[in-house]
Amino acid sequence: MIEVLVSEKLVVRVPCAVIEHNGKVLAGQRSAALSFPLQWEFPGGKLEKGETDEQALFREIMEELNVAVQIIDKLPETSKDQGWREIVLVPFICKVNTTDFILTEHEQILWLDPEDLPSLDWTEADLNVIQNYYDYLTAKS
Ligand SMILES: Nc1nc2c([nH]c(=O)n2[C@H]2C[C@H](O)[C@@H](COP(=O)(O)OP(=O)(O)OP(=O)(O)O)O2)c(=O)[nH]1
Repeated sequence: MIEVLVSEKLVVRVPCAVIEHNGKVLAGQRSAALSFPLQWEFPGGKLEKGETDEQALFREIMEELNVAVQIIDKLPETSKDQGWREIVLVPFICKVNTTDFILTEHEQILWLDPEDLPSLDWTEADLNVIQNYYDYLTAKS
């Protein structure tokens, strides 16, 4: 019998927004009804067919928060192997013109000082995003 290794994995690209406003950063709590229930994330979502990262980000934030984001910068992509699939988070530093959000998916949002981000229960993939955000802030200062 010859053993054959078949390697196939779904790669899911997820643009997300690190939204800064007045020195604070926005964290969103995932709905109890979704995967990673009640964990914290940066708003965003999976790329749809034919979209660029930026188009998907804009669409997702409009759907989830009902605001238009403006991209300021990009953080390194971060992958998380979930066994049957790999999540690739594509984080963008963003700003918004208004904070009058209409939440359509999140349980709640919080504005945090950057140093307080680790106090929340983030999805595992986001821990690298937060570290990369700190590196970004350090490089900027
Ligand atoms: N938007 C966003 N998604 C994240 C983050 N961290 C993280 O693991 N994810 C995961 C959760 C989801 O599995 C996927 C984003 O897909 P989605 O926002 O369309 O959510 P979903 O619950 O419908 O996705 P799924 O897990 O059911 O496939 O990426 C993050 O910071 N922001």
